[in-house]
Amino acid sequence: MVNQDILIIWIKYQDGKPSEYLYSPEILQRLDFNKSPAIFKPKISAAQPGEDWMVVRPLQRSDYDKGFLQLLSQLTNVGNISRKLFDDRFTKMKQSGGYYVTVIEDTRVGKLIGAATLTIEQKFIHNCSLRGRLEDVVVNDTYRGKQLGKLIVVTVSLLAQELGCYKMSLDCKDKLIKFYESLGYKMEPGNSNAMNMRFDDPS
Ligand SMILES: CC(=O)SCCNC(=O)CCNC(=O)[C@H](O)C(C)(C)COP(=O)(O)OP(=O)(O)OC[C@H]1O[C@@H](n2cnc3c(N)ncnc32)[C@H](O)[C@@H]1OP(=O)(O)O
Repeated sequence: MVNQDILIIWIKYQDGKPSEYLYSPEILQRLDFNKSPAIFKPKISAAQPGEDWMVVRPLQRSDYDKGFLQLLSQLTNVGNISRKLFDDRFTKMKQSGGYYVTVIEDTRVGKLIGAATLTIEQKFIHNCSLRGRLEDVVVNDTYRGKQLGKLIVVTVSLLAQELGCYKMSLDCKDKLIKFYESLGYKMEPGNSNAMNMRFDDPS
């Protein structure tokens, strides 16, 4: 049995129980980080994140107990989400397909330390193409500055390519433009405006 097979068995059966993933983890093992313009020093990838206590994987239903929502609260307001609400949303995302919430876990402490989401939009244009969107990127503040932001963004960007998207888009604050440019995203002349219409809180 080769190392990659052992890793796949480990991520399927952590703690002796089969774990439920939002999407199949195998696809992350075959992403080719040489396709990304991002520079990693030292070299790391989703399959080999550089530390034996770190794993890059799809979100699991059990991540409610691994600080997923607390991690997201370092990005924006999350609200008070019960286990039932989390479970229902996980089920709906899984059923509808197109949601690739991807996380980094510190397995020493059983906590999530990074996350990013790829959502895939089905189009009629461009011969019924697929378009990816990068959403909800966050790294736990005590782990920042160690390439994990780059690692999680490059992972979901390569995932979009692997799944056949013709492009991947994101919205970000001005101060993060350089960060995303270093990972291959471009401000396109005449086509880089983000506009929003805000509605009253529906709840
Ligand atoms: C599409 C979206 O979701 S946009 C929302 C992005 N998320 C947030 O703003 C949440 C709060 N911020 C974070 O979680 C983190 O700061 C992240 C995800 C932006 C970056 O995570 P990190 O693990 O610190 O990034 P990483 O160590 O890979 O840094 C990569 C490079 O970007 C630069 N960088 C990282 N964060 C920032 C920042 N806030 N402003 C400017 N540059 C930054 C680093 O200096 C580094 O540069 P280098 O490669 O030249 O050394």
